[in-house]
Amino acid sequence: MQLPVNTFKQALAGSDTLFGIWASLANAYAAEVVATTGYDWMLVDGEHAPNHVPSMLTQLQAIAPYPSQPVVRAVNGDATLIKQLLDIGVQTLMVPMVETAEQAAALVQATRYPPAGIRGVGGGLTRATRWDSIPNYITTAHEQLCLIVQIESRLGVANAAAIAAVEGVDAVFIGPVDLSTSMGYAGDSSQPEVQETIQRTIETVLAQGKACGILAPRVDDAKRYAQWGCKFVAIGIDISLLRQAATQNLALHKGQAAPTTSASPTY
Ligand SMILES: O=C(O)C(=O)C[C@H](O)[C@@H](O)CO
Repeated sequence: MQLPVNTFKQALAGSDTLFGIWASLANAYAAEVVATTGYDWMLVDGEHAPNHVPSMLTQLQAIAPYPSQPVVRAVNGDATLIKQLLDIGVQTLMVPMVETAEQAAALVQATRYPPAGIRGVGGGLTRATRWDSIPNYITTAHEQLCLIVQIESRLGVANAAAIAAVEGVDAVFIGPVDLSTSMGYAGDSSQPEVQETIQRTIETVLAQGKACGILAPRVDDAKRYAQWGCKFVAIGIDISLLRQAATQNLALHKGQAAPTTSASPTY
């Protein structure tokens, strides 16, 4: 068979905003339900959701029949973890907390086979090669890989141009919750200083010819970030949506107003 085409990577070059959803329930059945709803991409979260490599594998398998494209977030940039994630067939990888160009370059290295990088060869053992049924996997795999680095700290913002310029980095994803926390605002990304920083960082990334993404469950935020140039926007989090719907349903049946705290979650 042929190497699967990474349609998320392709779409980053298009003109449409790509709407995504955080898949945080860490469960293949839940991921498949979300995959049927039509989001352009789904973030299988290995950073904050209780996931490990086998659970992320089953979610990739559950999402595979649907057009929604999986983006897998690693807990960190460890090269051995990245090797395992690529071996289970991850083609779009997001790594949190990238703060320097050196870190970004090391991540690129971890995704490339020698001589371009340090990725070890799993060959016929791996889903990535469809158990050795994909010809020339070693020499072509990188063409369908999409590496997204997260910028979500003051230091990362200061180095945004250098990080985005690294060859092999396909896109930058701004983490507004961590960024605002790093700036002293405890998760409140609506603060003017944070907003100004987000806008400047988007412009910096775009100036390097790279795509930019962000998390924005609030409609107004999502629209503004798209206007500022964000190409892929996560507009919901499955856990928050589930909790919100359950809360509203209970309030409806009890004849109470739904609590406003979860009606428009920031994260
Ligand atoms: O900093 C952010 O924003 C993110 O990276 C997203 C969060 O990690 C996500 O878990 C939402 O709570």
